[in-house]
Amino acid sequence: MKISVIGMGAVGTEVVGHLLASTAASEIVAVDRNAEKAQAEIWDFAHTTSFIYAKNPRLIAGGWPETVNSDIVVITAGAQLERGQNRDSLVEINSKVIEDLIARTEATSPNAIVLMVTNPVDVMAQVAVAHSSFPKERVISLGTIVDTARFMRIVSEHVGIDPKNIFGYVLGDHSHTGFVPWSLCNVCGLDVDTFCALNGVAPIDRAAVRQRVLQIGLDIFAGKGNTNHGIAASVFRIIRAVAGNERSVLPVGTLLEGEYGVDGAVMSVPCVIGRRGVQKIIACRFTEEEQAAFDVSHAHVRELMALAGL
Ligand SMILES: NC(=O)c1ccc[n+]([C@@H]2O[C@H](COP(=O)([O-])OP(=O)(O)OC[C@H]3O[C@@H](n4cnc5c(N)ncnc54)[C@H](O)[C@@H]3O)[C@@H](O)[C@H]2O)c1
Repeated sequence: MKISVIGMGAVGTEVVGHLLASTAASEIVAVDRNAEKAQAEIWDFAHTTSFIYAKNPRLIAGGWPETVNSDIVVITAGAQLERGQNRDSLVEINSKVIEDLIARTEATSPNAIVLMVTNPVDVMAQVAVAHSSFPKERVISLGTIVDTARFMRIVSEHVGIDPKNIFGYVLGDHSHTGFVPWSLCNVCGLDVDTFCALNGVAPIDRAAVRQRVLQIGLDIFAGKGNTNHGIAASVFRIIRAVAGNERSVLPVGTLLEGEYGVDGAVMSVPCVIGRRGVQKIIACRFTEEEQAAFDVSHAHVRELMALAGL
């Protein structure tokens, strides 16, 4: 697979690191408006391939021409937060960046699957769909997948079990309005409260877990000026699902057209991911409380859409 990563900052470089250590990519192209930085990263990565298990992918630092006919284009380019800003404050500046980048992506790799990372990520994915002829199935917002990874980890620490055995999601949008549909979550097949009661584990404080999930990204940012490991692993998870045509269910942002009562907004819901991108949107039944939380998230997405002129 040919995979291009646009933006060789904290997130983009970490994505390339994951790709190198996997068998998914036969060709990796790094693009940044700072061409020297992209070249330096690619040289540096090239010097890992003698020692890690890798398929010896072609490693290229270049411009848009080098990305031609990519199977996957990961967009991480754009303005990053300054301390004290929140993701929403990037909407106007990054909308313009994404309009430009999606036009270039369409011109070079019209058959690609586009993974949108740039924040505010759900609305940026919608900008990409609105300003291109990519079918919505092939523009995937990273959405709440990283929040979900945080959720799985936080619950796993509470119950003392590998996060891969925690089932559940954060849904809605990747912001302070993301929510946990607890009725869909389980540990080893048991709902979380039953698991705790039967296994001598203190009950979970649901509100505190959600708060921690939403806050931890801000705390990471406060500590080091970016967040990159969790999100890059999330990008890699989606690439694996696409490359292997896994049909795995992942919570990612996709343009809803009637699903969940939403028409014309990108929101994160459980999606089947395979070689064609979002191959199906899974229908779930929310409780009344979960539906209300979803509606709050939807209202937030609409506010950002207005700022993006959508
Ligand atoms: N969706 C998520 O969960 C999530 C998580 C972390 C970061 N992000 C977002 O991802 C984006 C990147 O984050 P980062 O920490 O890597 O930022 P960064 O500042 O380290 O890197 C951004 C890179 O993009 C490049 N760039 C900017 N405009 C460009 C353009 N037009 N063409 C090519 N390259 C361009 C810059 O030169 C820089 O190297 C930000 O918008 C950030 O908010 C999203």
